[in-house]
Amino acid sequence: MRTKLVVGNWKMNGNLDQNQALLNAVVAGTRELQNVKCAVCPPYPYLAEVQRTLENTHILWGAQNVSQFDLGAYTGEVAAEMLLDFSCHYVIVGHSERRSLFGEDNHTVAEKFKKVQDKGLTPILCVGETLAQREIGETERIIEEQLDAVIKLVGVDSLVKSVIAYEPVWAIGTGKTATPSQAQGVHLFIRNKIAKQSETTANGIQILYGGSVKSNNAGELFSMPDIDGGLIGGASLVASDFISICLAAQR
Ligand SMILES: O=C(CO)COP(=O)(O)O
Repeated sequence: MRTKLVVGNWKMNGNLDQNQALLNAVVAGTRELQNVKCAVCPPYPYLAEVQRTLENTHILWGAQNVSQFDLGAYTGEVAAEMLLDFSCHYVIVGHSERRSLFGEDNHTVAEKFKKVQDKGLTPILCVGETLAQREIGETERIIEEQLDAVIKLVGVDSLVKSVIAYEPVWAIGTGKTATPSQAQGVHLFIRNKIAKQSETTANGIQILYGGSVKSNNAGELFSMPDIDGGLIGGASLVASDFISICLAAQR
């Protein structure tokens, strides 16, 4: 049985005071959780605060992005090695906002994935199609290309030390959640695709769903056989919502 995982992607939100209140509430509200892992990914400047607050708790943390380069002359970038100083566990790579707004292509995302793994951190690889791509029946092809770029660089067996997040672009921040069966269909496609190369990896890998997950739809999504939890945007900024979503993963 795969453990469920719920990760909050705070995106570019928060400040020291708000973060502290949110983290304290989430720690208290999820204390009784069993067999569910929870994590938060704050913006870089708050990693020290998050580390200080969450060390010695049951909640893990990570970063939202990383450089594809090692330490050096790359103004504005953050290397995977630096994230080790903050005891990060996870690093999100290839979020659709990075792909569409910051020009990250499949190859760059694969390089980032590799850098994260090389430092012993766990990448959360985001994949997903746009509405236009879904409407012309390209969902599987797009996701296959996104996965293949990574598999080509690191090999299929390395995926077992990663998490995949299926985030249909049309569902992110729109309030339009994929139906549980739409999401399940794509999750199964991803798992079957990996299984063709490695059954063990396919059975072990956690595949999260992301895109307008809220407290009122999380339970149904997480009950699908190939949905192993969620990557939560907006609702991860509201303590009571994020706690409810984490609790929904337990059922
Ligand atoms: O992009 C997401 C998480 O990475 C999803 O965001 P929302 O939950 O706000 O739709």
